[in-house]
Formats: sequence, structure tokens, C-alpha cells
Amino acid sequence: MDMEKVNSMDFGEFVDVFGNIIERCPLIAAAVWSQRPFSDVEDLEKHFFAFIDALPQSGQEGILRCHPDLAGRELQQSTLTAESQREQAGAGLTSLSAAEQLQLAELNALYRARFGFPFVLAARLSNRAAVPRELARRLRCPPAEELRTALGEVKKIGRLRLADLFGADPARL
Ligand SMILES: NC(=O)NC1=NC(=O)NC1=O
Repeated sequence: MDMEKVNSMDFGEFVDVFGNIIERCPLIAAAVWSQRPFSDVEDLEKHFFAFIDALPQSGQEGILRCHPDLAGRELQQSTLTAESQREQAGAGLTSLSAAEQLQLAELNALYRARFGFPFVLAARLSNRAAVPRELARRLRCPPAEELRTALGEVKKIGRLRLADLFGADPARL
């Protein structure tokens, strides 16, 4: 896909393609569409991230709440989005032992109780051993700092998903 094609997409096509760049938040793609034309992938990404940064805290927390837990109920019930399924499987979260699943479920519950949104991490950049470690570490962070960290992970996930769509190297975005 190239930027000429992207810039020529009507609203429906654009949201079909980019609606899940940010997990279950097609509103963001719907808003970013009106800011076309985009000069390149970096420019497109910048508009997605600027929308997130401009939201009030309630909106930013809402984005986090649209994310399924890592190794949570949706993974067990196979109701994840295709992107999320791939990401979680890629981090080895589909082959956890019962003890690992229980540990993650408990940590996720503690995290959600403390911050009011789920623990979000770019699973493709992590692995089954690192996820609980990172969750336990971030559990101790101050809420304002943790909100920023979590949104940073949302952006990493979005960058990787955009790179997939353009066959680009995410490190060069
Ligand atoms: N709670 C999460 O971090 N969820 C996810 N991270 C990913 O990379 N994909 C997800 O679904």
C-alpha cells in the first residue's frame, strides 16, 4: 500500500484499513481521515498519536480500557481481534502453564484495581517471562506516570501495526 492510495481512500475504506491501529478504537481512524492527505507513514502515525495526546485523561484511560488483558478471558475464549491474537501468540501467551496464567490473572487484577484500566504492553516486544516481571514493576508506579507509560505502549502497538500494513520497518518509522 502506498500513500497515494491511502490519501484517495474514502472514509469507509480508511476506517476498514486503519480502524484497529489502536485496539478497538476506530474513532481515532475516523477522526484522522479528515486530516488527509498524509505525506508518508510517519505523518500518518503522527496524526494518530496527536489525537491520543490531545484527549482528556478520561479519553486516554478509555483507550486503555479498550485493550484486552494479556492472556486474559478473551484469549481463552478466542474473541481477540486478529491483531491482538497474533501479538499475544507471538509473545508466547497462548502456551502458558496454569500457574503462569493464574499469576498473570492475579497481577492483571491488582493492576486494574490500582489504576482503573488494564495493563497494556506491546506484546510483540516482550515475551512470556518478561510480561509478569514488567507488570509487577509497573504496578508500583505512581498513577500519573503509569498512564504515560501505558499510552506509550499503545503507541508502540500502533507503530507496529502500521508498519505491518505498509511492509515497513517499525524501527524506521
Ligand atoms: N493489554 C495488552 O497489552 N494487550 C495487548 N498488547 C498487545 O500487544 N496486543 C494486545 O492485545
